[in-house]
Amino acid sequence: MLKSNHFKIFLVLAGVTLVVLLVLHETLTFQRVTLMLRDPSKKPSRVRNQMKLKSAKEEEDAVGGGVGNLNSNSKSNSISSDSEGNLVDSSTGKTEADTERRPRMPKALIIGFSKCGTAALRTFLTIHPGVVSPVLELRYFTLYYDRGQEWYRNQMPPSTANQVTIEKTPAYIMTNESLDNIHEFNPKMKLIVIVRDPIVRLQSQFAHEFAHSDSDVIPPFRKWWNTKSDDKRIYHFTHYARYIRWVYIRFPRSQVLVLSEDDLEKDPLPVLKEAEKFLGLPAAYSNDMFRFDAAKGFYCFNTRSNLFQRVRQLVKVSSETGCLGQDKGREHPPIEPDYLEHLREIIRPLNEDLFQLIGKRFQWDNFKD
Ligand SMILES: Nc1ncnc2c1ncn2[C@@H]1O[C@H](COP(=O)(O)OS(=O)(=O)O)[C@@H](OP(=O)(O)O)[C@H]1O
Repeated sequence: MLKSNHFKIFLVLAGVTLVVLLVLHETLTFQRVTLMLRDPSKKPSRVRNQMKLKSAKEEEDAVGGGVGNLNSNSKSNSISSDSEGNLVDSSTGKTEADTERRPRMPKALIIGFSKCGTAALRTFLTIHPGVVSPVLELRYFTLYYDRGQEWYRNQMPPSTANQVTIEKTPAYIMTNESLDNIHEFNPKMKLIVIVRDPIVRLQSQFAHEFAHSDSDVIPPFRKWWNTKSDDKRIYHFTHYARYIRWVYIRFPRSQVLVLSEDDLEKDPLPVLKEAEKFLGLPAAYSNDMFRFDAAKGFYCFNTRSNLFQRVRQLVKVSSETGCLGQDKGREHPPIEPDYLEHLREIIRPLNEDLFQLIGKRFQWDNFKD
């Protein structure tokens, strides 16, 4: 009798506890939902991630997105994930990774040569909507390789997967070590090399070295090369083939484009079109992007071109004239005729070596046949 009373009391207590627990659970759930509605940051992570993706997309739409934007009209239910977890818009087939604007590794490098128009080439290339490029020479493969790939990536301007990031550091071509580093980093890297009439390069180098010197301490051009150096230094600046050979040892020729500054200077468009094709970009360069500036003596951006507005922040040019700065296009020193002839004689075979190696000839003013 006593035992059955205890059992009844136990059953009643168990029932009451169950009811209390059920009521508590419902109340807590209701409070959480109310909180969520008031403060989105309290949402469970899955919901929060979807919101983050939405705001990233809104941000991309706001900045114009560039090539490969997710269709802004796409319904949320047309978005699913691919095998790597990237969002895929099934109506366009584009992934979140395609459209996300973030720093990406370069697919192409301008590796040389210094004083051969590398800045003009990089700058003009950047007006293509499919190209982004850091303003600074990063010297990653020569000086900062030990900083690691994440450091390098973080120096790049944001881009979508369809855009090509191009970095230029003219010193890359000058050492075997940096070419090895590039190859280790990406054996498929596209490499652009720009050369120049070698005698004009010597003049440009001279103007560069004395750019900030008082005129009374600047030596005559001929004396400078003869006293400061022997012919070895002249070879260093004029024997392009020696360095390009090192590139060909490591990379297939299809990945290497050799251009001439003299062509770029006379008319940038054909040179840019050649680079555009080499980089696998859709055709976008056109004559109306550039204009010859008589005061500067060089081609500059046409600041009225719509695409110039996009690159204003990505290039070092005057926003009024669209021209490169004063450190580009310096006055060159005169060369005495007999010294010019001496230089021609020692450099001509070096040019032949270059033309044989690359399989094309450039027409240079100092070496007209
Ligand atoms: N459009 C345009 N505007 C200005 N400058 C132009 C242009 N096209 C080619 N160049 C020539 O580029 C030469 C500088 O070459 P780099 O940019 O390779 O020099 S550097 O190595 O980065 O210092 C620079 O050499 P200097 O004339 O000796 O200054 C220019 O002659």
